[in-house]
Amino acid sequence: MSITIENLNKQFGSYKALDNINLEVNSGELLALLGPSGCGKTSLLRIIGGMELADSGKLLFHGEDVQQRDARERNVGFVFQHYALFRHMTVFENVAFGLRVKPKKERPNEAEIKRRVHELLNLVQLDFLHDRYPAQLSGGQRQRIALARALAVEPKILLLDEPFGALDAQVRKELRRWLRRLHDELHITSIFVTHDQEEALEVADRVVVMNKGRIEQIGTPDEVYAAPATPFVYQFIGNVNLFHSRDHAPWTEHHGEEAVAYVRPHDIDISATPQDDTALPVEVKLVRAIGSIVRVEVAADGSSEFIEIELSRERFDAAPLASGDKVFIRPRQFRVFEAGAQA
Ligand SMILES: Nc1ncnc2c1ncn2[C@@H]1O[C@H](COP(=O)(O)OP(=O)(O)OP(=O)(O)O)[C@@H](O)[C@H]1O
Repeated sequence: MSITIENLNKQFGSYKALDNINLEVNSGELLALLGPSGCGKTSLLRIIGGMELADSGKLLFHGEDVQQRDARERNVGFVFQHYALFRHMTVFENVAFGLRVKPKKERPNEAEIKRRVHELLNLVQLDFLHDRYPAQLSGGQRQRIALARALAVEPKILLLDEPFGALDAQVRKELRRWLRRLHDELHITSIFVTHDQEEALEVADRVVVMNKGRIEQIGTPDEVYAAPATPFVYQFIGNVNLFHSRDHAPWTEHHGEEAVAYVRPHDIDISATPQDDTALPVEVKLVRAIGSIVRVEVAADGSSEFIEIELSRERFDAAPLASGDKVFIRPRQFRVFEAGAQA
C-alpha cells in the first residue's frame, strides 16, 4: 500500500507543527522519519494513522483519499514507545485481542484465532512465552509482542513511534536488526519514527530528515549521510567541521564573506608538509584511539576552535602523531553553503 502526502499542514495554536509536507511512501518500503524532538514526526504519524486531522493538504492510501476515514477503517497497525500491552491479559490474549474485537462476520473462529496467534508469536520468535503476563517479560520482549499484536489484524500499513526508545542500547541494537529482517519477510509499508540517526540509517530503506515542521531531505541512508542537502542535515547526521570564510579557510574562496565549508572528520587529510597551497597549518591538540579509528583534534594558529579528524588505525600507524605536532590539513571532500543557509 503506497502513501501520498501533498501540501500537508498542521498548526497547534500559533505553532506550525507541519509546514507544507510532501512525501511519497512506496508500497512495501520501510521509511524512517528522523529529526530532533518537536520537529513534527509524531504529528505526521498520527495524521497518517487517523488519530489527528491535518488542517489542509492531501493524504492518499494507494491513490485513495482517506482523510474522512477514521483510524479503524484505515487498516493501520501501531506500535508505540511505551508498550501498550494489556497487563491483565496473557501474551496470547494480547495478540488475539484485535481478532476478538472484530465485527462478528469478520471474526475468525476460535481454532483460526489460535492458529493465527501462534503463527505470529513464532514470527516474533516468542511463542514459548504465550502464557506469560506482560509484567513477566523484558522490555524488548514486550515490544516484540506489541508488534505481533499490531500485525494480528493484517494491517496494510505499520506505524512505529520510537518503538525501541525506552530500551537500553544493546537491546535496541538487536531489535533494530530483528525489525529489519522481519520487514524483509513481510514487506508491509512501514513508517518508523526516531530521533536516533544511527537507528534510522541502519533500519530504513529511505530516511526523511525533518526539522521545525519541514522536510529537509528525503533519501537513502547513504544519500543523506554522504550528500546532505542542507547544513541542518550535515549537522544532524554524523559529525561535521565548519570552516568559516571570515577565518580565511581557503576552501570557501569565491564564496561570500559569510560562506561556510562543511567537512566530515574522515574527509580530512593530514600531512607533515603542505599538500598544496590550500593546506591549512595546524597544531595537534589531542590524539585518541577509539577501536579501529583514531580521533585527532587540531587547531589553527591563534584559533581556539578544535577541528576533528578521524583516521583509520592503519593510516595513523603509518604516520603517527602526537600532541604538539605542527602539521597541515586539507579536506578531500567538502561542501560550501552560502550565508543564510546555516541551520
Ligand atoms: N496536541 C497538541 N497540542 C499542542 N501542541 C502540540 C500538540 N501535539 C504536538 N504539539 C506540538 O507540535 C510540535 C511537534 O510535535 P511532535 O510530537 O509531532 O514532534 P516530534 O518530532 O514527534 O517530537 P518528539 O520526538 O519529542 O516526540 C511540538 O512543538 C509539540 O509541542
